[in-house]
Amino acid sequence: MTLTAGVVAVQGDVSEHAAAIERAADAVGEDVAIREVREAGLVPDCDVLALPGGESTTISRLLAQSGIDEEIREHVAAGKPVLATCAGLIVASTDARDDRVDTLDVLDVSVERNAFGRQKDSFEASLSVDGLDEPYPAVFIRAPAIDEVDDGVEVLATVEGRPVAVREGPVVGLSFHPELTNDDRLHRLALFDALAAAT
Ligand SMILES: NC(=O)CC[C@H](N)C(=O)O
Repeated sequence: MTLTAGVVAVQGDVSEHAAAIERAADAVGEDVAIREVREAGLVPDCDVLALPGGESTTISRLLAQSGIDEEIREHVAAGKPVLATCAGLIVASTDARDDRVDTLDVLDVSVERNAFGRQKDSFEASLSVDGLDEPYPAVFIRAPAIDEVDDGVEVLATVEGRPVAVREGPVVGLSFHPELTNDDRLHRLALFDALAAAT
């Protein structure tokens, strides 16, 4: 079957996610059609969504204005996967502790924006991630930390004791940027989730 992957493209590092999905699709041998989602009407055709990093205040405003926000909620309610990274994680959460972010409430965590301190605004960590055999090279850029995690949320990885990768049902939230390395294992997992949800 051909999967349709949507990259939410209102703002942020969209082309990097699209390229990572392409690499992951090649690696797992699946046909994947990639759609950049800038307006309402496309999400219902998508089997899997990437919600990229960027600026969470801007992304959330544009999603609300366009009506894409409601479509993402329906996508999750239908059990279809979302890979939400960095600002995407902030937008997906239930509480960003910032009135300027209108959260999607599809991932039951609260987050702290820019949580890892000025001197560490950007850093790379070799991360043990549940579900991956080898450590993952994780790139953090003004990254959020995850503070409170609801019972239904599984913590997949931590830095300094703070969760940086979580899963709740079909939604995976990452504080870091898997699209900025050549390691496409996390995008592959999203495609496997999409295949499982579609069959
Ligand atoms: N690289 C990123 O996506 C950073 C997220 C940004 N600090 C925000 O709060 O929106």
